[in-house]
Amino acid sequence: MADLASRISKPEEGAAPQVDDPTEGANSVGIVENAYDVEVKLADLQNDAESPLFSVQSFEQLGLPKAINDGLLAMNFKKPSKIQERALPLMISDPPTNMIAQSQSGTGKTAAFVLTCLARVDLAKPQQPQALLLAPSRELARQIQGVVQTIGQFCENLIVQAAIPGEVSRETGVRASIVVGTPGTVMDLIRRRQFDVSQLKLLVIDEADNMLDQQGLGEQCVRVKTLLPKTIQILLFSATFPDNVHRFAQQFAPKANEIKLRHTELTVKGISQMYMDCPDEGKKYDVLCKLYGLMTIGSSVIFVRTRESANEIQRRMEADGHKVSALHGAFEGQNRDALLDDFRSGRSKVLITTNVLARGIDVSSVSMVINYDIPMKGPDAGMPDYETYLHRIGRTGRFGRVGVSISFVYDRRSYEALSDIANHYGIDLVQLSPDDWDLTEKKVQDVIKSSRARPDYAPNALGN
Ligand SMILES: Nc1ncnc2c1ncn2[C@@H]1O[C@H](COP(=O)(O)OP(=O)(O)OP(=O)(O)O)[C@@H](O)[C@H]1O
Repeated sequence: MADLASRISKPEEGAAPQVDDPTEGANSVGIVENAYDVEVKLADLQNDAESPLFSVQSFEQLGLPKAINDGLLAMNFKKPSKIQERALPLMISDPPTNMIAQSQSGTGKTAAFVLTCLARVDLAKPQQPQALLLAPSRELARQIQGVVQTIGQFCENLIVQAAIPGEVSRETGVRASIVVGTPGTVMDLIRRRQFDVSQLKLLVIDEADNMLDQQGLGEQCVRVKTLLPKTIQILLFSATFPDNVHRFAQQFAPKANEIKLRHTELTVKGISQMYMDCPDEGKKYDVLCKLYGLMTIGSSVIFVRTRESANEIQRRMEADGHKVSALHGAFEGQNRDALLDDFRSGRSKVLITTNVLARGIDVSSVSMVINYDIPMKGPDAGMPDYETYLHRIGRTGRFGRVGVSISFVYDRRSYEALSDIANHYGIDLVQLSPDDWDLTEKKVQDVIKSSRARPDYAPNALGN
């Protein structure tokens, strides 16, 4: 059995600075970013050869059309990240070749595939669907749609449409060059002949390991693919590709170029991973409330296992005088959109959610992620869910920022599950104790607060 105690370490001395929000104004579909971030330099990170944000080239050298480069400038993207620099030339070259690409959370995978879509669509046919992007949640599909619209803002005639529940009118159907959707809705639209897929050139699947997992969305994605042109270029992206799904991904996207990472390269070192030893399950709630002050230094996401517990914790915390919101799949679409927009803008700062938001969601102000329940999978939720752990904590520490994750353990089972996860990724977890609150606060604040004042930060290298 892995031993958490043996993996206890001191919090990192000082911590990394936050960067300016590079996506400011990026989300034109009703998404406003929080103004919490403070000014520091991304350049230091992007010049470190060991960082996943490093590149030798500029965007101009990647040979993209001018309108696209203008969009990148408007987003304030100065240099590509490693995944953008490595994957883009392979994806935009002719003849089109499939791609399976892995890169750590928050390292710019979205822009990598969005740029490819923009480079490939023929804007002389703006209403003809040419690129289809699939994502596992409505929130992620909307977010990607926002990124396409922002980077593509100077591409004349570009039309981008979301194929998510409630967004496509029955009368008009899909009329856009780039379509971003969830697999179930996309499948329905194709079946009802509201979505002409005959001229699609590109299929992108984000969070591909989750999307192709045969226990989950895999079947739907496979069915969608059977309806698409046989020559379509397929791009699969994720921060995680467990071996079994990876093998399936290779069948799904034959002869693909591949960019892969080792297990131990997967964690983002800007995220200080901690765990809280709670006395018992009942006390988890009290500990959570005590953390509230730290949660609101920036913004925070609390992950729980079920929708019911998300509702229940929100109810109790509000009754106890804390301002928190909850978002999960039981809510109606527009309500979900409004809740996430409030969180992005900083109108709400603490969001309780389920795995529905574990993947892909990019809110740069998130400085803390709490695993109220350790993510588990398999029959009877008996196995630690390594991938979900990584995606959940990856909601903080975006593109060179720092953040803290705190996982709650309270019994042998949760302790062992977290130990397994720590061993799987070779991570050292910092222990927090509810009995010494001053020390706990100091450990967390050392990361979140000092991070804003250290321009000389050298990034923690990945993959060495
Ligand atoms: N070249 C760049 N320069 C500056 N910022 C960038 C660059 N590329 C991407 N970003 C920003 O980095 C953040 C993270 O990017 P993105 O959401 O694409 O990460 P990701 O790799 O898809 O993460 P995840 O695995 O969590 O989905 C975004 O806010 C994005 O705007």
